[in-house]
Amino acid sequence: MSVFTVGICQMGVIPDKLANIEKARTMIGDAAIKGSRLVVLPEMFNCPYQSELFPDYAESVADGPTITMLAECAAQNKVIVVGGSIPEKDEAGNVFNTSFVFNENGDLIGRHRKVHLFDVAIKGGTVFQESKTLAAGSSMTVVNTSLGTMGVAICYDVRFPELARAMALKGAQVIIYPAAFGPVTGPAHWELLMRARAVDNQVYIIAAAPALNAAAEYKAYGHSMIVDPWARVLAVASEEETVITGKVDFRTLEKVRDELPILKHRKPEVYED
Ligand SMILES: O=C(O)CCC(=O)C(=O)O
Repeated sequence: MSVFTVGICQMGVIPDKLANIEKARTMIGDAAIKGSRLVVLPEMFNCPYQSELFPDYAESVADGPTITMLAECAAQNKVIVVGGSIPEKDEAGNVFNTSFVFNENGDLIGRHRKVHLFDVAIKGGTVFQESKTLAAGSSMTVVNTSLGTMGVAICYDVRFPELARAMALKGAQVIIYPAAFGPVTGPAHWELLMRARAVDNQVYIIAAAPALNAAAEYKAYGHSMIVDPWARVLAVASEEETVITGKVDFRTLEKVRDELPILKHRKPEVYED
């Protein structure tokens, strides 16, 4: 499909997993009513963004209420759902920051486990250590869907242009980043990074953030954003809870790639060892 609407659910996350699941269900429905064929949720949408909480909120693919809700919503609304991310537990007890992707029939068609864990200590700013409780994923995620080819990566993964480039070279036309930037790096880098990944790779970027919850320990920056392959911001939220939508049009992608053929002009033999 060359033209379709994408919806981002910029939802507020609270310390109540079942309430977060129900909020996501409602907002996916709202996005569908607005005409979205692809609906994206934020990073850790069922759990406050706090390392020590991830294991408690984690669930497994086999019997998770969040995963069940995502599959049901996709099928009921006939939309593709990129389920932001949630803490996912594997059989060995490892917990990952994982995004699950469902097609319009409610079938699981993709899964991305965050590759680059957010372990940073910014003086006077954000200190976070995901690796205290999370294990890292070890593969790239590019999913073929009825709407096109989509790359999925999570938040801090956006800071690694190699990953986005690799997804684009694998055919991604849209790169989806469920994310949760904070009050320090959000204003400094959020828009810059999203537009940079779009212009580097001539893809659509869908960046889905949680709404700001003033009571939360980690203050989300919000500003969910849809960017086109020319790096134009097609839609952007502020900090509040909202559903934003925008149009993905692959004719724009083809035009940009034809007129400015950077992907064809690459010289990998110069950059690779
Ligand atoms: O890269 C950043 O500045 C924010 C990253 C982040 O919050 C995350 O990976 O969850």
